[in-house]
Amino acid sequence: MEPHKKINQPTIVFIFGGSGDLNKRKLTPALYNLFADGHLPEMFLVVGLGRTDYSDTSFRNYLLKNLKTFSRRKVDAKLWKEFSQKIAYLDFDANVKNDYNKIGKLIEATEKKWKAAPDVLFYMAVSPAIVPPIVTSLSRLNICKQKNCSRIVVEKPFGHDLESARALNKLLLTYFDERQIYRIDHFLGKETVQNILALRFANALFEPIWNKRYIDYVQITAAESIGIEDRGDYYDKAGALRDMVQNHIIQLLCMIATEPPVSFEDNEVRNKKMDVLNAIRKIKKEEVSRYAVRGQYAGGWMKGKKVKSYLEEKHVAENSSTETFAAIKFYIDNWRWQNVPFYVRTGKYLPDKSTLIIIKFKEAPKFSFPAQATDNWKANKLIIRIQPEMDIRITFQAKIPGQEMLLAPVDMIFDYDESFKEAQPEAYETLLLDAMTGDATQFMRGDQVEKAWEIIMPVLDFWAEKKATDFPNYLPGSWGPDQSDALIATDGRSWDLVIPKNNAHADNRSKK
Ligand SMILES: NC(=O)C1=CN([C@@H]2O[C@H](COP(=O)(O)OP(=O)(O)OC[C@H]3O[C@@H](n4cnc5c(N)ncnc54)[C@H](OP(=O)(O)O)[C@@H]3O)[C@@H](O)[C@H]2O)C=CC1
Ligand SMILES: O=C1O[C@H](COP(=O)(O)O)[C@@H](O)[C@H](O)[C@H]1O
Repeated sequence: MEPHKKINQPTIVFIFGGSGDLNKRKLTPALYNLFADGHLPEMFLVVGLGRTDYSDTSFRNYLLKNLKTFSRRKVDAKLWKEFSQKIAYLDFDANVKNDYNKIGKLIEATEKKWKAAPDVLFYMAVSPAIVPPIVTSLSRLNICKQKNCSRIVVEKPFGHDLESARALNKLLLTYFDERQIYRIDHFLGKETVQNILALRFANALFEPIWNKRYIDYVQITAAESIGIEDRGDYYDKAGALRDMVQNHIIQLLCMIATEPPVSFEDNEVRNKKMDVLNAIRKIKKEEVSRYAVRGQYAGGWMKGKKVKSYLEEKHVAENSSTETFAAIKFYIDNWRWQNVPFYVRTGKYLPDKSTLIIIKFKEAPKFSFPAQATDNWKANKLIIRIQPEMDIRITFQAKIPGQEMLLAPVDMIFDYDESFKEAQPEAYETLLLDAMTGDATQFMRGDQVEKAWEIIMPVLDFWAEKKATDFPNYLPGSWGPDQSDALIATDGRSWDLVIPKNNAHADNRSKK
């Protein structure tokens, strides 16, 4: 059967940074799986670009080796042989003007061979610093704004701060129209994230209680059990706030907080998210310590393995003040969310890889049961587990079977694997297909990216000026620095326990 989304138009994808980590781990596996599922057109070419010395053949071999590790489906030799014929490599240095002519020539030759003008997708899988020179030089090829057939995908982080993001937007808009620009945030391609829209807007059940009258708080956790690995060069200039909060976490917050869109037309969805971003309360620089906490990991033990401190990692500056943990309390000043705190946190070397959103409801107005009914009275929670576990659960009180009215918290669970047999595409598959078919709904518009920077700039500025004096301040395998608990404890609350892998209830159940 033909897949629902099938590209028919001949297409060339240029991956700048073809020799890099993102391509080998995410982009090529995504394209291979799209090919295997029949989404790609017969006339399709993917071209990796970089300075590393590869021939087409050695590049294909390098990708195949990695594909075996990173593809969600087992690599099929026959399928790979067919797909690999659609892969090429261009020796390319972004700083060498003549190298851009190779791109023009390749497009011309391919057009001749296919006897059809291809759509062209430029994918910027390179560090933000070399995106501007590439874009400027590409514009000379006369295939950007002048032709509707070209699109550009720009990876995160989009710029380094508000100023550079504005400059990058301005530059991109000089050579491309907004509808040709795809600012990617791979969290928006995750099944569980896209499902938040279905949960909220395909069901009448939740909407009446999805507001300040019934919701006590929202918590978003994006915990990682790995350190920065070999990414010190990038990470030390970024830190957790730029790496995870400015983009992924703020996008998750928008999904939870947005008003219902009238349609799923790209600008309608993005306008609604923009309304949320506009309503996020500005954190003043002098208030940063009340709203934000930073941490950096010390050396120690992680799951029985000795690990280095952040400061001992490769390419990290001496006495670096870069944060590997960040927690922030946001408020959204609108009718729906007035005074409902959104607590968010992210960090490296936390106990588990776990991204989840907890919506805690207010307690029932009156506890009518006898006092001995439970010592574990808990308000309802809606828990959306994004990854690696993928489920949605509602916790509520139930009567323990027996002659007495005794209560215990239980879960009602929707588990993806139990409910659906369909294979789950990786986020990059979904987003690459969207970009190739011209659907920008799950990509960020220029104003959204700038607004997200505006929201975190006071925190970034304050942290840059006021060097951390207590770093390192958390141990690998812990939930970050003590100040993170204090941030939420001042409101009389605590971080909810993350549900362990065996799906058992994280709270202590009490049965009298
Ligand atoms: N890796 C990941 O999982 C993720 C990455 N990203 C983003 O993707 C982007 C790329 O990241 P990643 O792949 O990890 O980075 P890498 O450092 O692994 O790759 C960088 C790439 O840029 C190329 N490059 C660098 N300088 C030049 C130049 N002067 N001319 C031509 N090519 C050049 C390198 O090729 P060569 O050395 O051969 O020239 C290499 O292919 C970043 O913006 C990152 O934030 C986003 C989400 C996840
Ligand atoms: O963008 C990034 O995301 C990853 C986490 O993504 P996930 O899909 O594996 O949860 C993070 O490790 C990385 O530092 C960051 O750049």
